[in-house]
Amino acid sequence: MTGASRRIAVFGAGYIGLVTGACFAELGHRVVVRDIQPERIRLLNSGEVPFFEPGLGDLITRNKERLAFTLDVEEAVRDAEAVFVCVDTPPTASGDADLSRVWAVVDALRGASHLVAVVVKSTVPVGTGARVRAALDERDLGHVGYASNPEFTAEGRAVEDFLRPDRVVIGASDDAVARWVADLYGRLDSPVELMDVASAEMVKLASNALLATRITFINEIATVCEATGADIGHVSRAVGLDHRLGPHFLRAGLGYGGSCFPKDSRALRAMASNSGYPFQLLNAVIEVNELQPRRAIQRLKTELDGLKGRRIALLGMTFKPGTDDMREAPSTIIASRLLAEGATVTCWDPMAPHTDGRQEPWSSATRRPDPLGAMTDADAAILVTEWPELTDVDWTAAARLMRNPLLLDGRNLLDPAALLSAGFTHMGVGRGTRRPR
Ligand SMILES: NC(=O)c1ccc[n+]([C@@H]2O[C@H](COP(=O)([O-])OP(=O)(O)OC[C@H]3O[C@@H](n4cnc5c(N)ncnc54)[C@H](O)[C@@H]3O)[C@@H](O)[C@H]2O)c1
Ligand SMILES: O=c1ccn([C@@H]2O[C@H](COP(=O)(O)OP(=O)(O)O[C@H]3O[C@H](CO)[C@@H](O)[C@H](O)[C@H]3O)[C@@H](O)[C@H]2O)c(=O)[nH]1
Repeated sequence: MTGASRRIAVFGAGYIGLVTGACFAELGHRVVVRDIQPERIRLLNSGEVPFFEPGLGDLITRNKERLAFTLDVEEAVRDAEAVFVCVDTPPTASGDADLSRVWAVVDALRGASHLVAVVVKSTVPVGTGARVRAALDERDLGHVGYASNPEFTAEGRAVEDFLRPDRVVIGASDDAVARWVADLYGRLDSPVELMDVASAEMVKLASNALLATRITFINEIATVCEATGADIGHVSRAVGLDHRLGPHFLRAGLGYGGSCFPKDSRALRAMASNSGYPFQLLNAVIEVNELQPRRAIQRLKTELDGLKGRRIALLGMTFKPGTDDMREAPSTIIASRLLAEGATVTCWDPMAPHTDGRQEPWSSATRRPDPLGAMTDADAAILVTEWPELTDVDWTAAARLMRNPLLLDGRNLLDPAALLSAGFTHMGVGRGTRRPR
């Protein structure tokens, strides 16, 4: 591979589009990123990143000579050799992926006959590439290549994941197009898997579904641990030491959230159902995950003998640490359920965006600037997101500030023995309830 410098247009300046644009610029390509949100492009042109992603701001600044941002399709595509489609593909009411934004990009490419390739990075159902290919042909872009190049980066470590991927997956029916796209990554020392378009689309959905299944499996084991007296900490660590299983994605918790696992597992289930196949295992994964935060609330309800009138502190709101992303965060289900039970909710998070009062359920919760503030006068605290800041909390002081020092550690972040000696009753996921002497 030559790793030659190319000219690329990226459609979508969200988590994936911006990381893709900035990382391609870092690899020596010239990139124009186009979005439809004027405020987003204004921020980027004034040197600001519209969301938090570690290292992304520095990368954009370092590569500003090779990186431009625009609202204008013509400006983005004029000199480009390839268009990368990185727009959002949210779920519809039926759970299928909404591809309207992908189609909007395809429509915008009318007349762009100079392109070498249109490359879809957005997560899409299997068969989308074939439909886009047909649409390009209908628009007299039959000679423009098509490739699927799914993205596997995780939020909070997306830049690192992009520049050091486990693998780059490229699906194309034309070998020359596949090699051309692979060459964009030529400066990376990573395996490149070339395949047909449908298989590349499936790799993405299968990877996320398998990761979600592992999390759900360990959450189910955690529930059995709670019922039988085993400790999930010992169990998942020792299970993960089996080299055939490995240690990753075996952390029991309050269920998986985020912009991908919930959406993509439902999209894969819908895709299977649409073809007449009920994907029963995935169905169970989705159901168990939806129950997981509700189970935690039920445990708390039993422990407190009801939640009505109780004050509950939520520690962490984002779907995981290291991001400001609230999409499908388990905290939103937990807060809604607590409010529905008649509890008062206080919360803390170092990074979750401040809402304008319209966004349920946080509009009814009181946000505090630090964990101790959120726990003051609370009847219980739930550790929802494993922010490292929570390991530095003075838990003895927290126990004194709370009306009832009870912690449900929903991510098994803290040492139960330390909590007990601070005066807390401790509940963990996959661990029984332990009370101070
Ligand atoms: N977020 C992740 O970690 C991640 C990881 C892998 C794959 N993906 C997939 O990548 C895709 C994008 O996800 P995201 O999290 O970046 O979404 P996002 O919502 O953060 O960003 C999407 C961006 O596309 C823009 N957009 C919509 N229509 C457009 C158009 N016609 N032209 C230009 N821009 C347009 C939106 O304004 C928005 O800024 C999705 O399919 C997602 O499933 C996401
Ligand atoms: O052992 C674990 C690991 C993760 N989670 C939860 O799973 C969710 C997703 O976490 P993570 O995978 O770290 O974050 P994402 O940024 O959503 O990344 C996933 O989704 C992306 C979008 O498709 C993929 O590209 C990534 O490969 C895939 O890891 C979060 O709620 C985590 O708390 C657990 O409960 N236990």
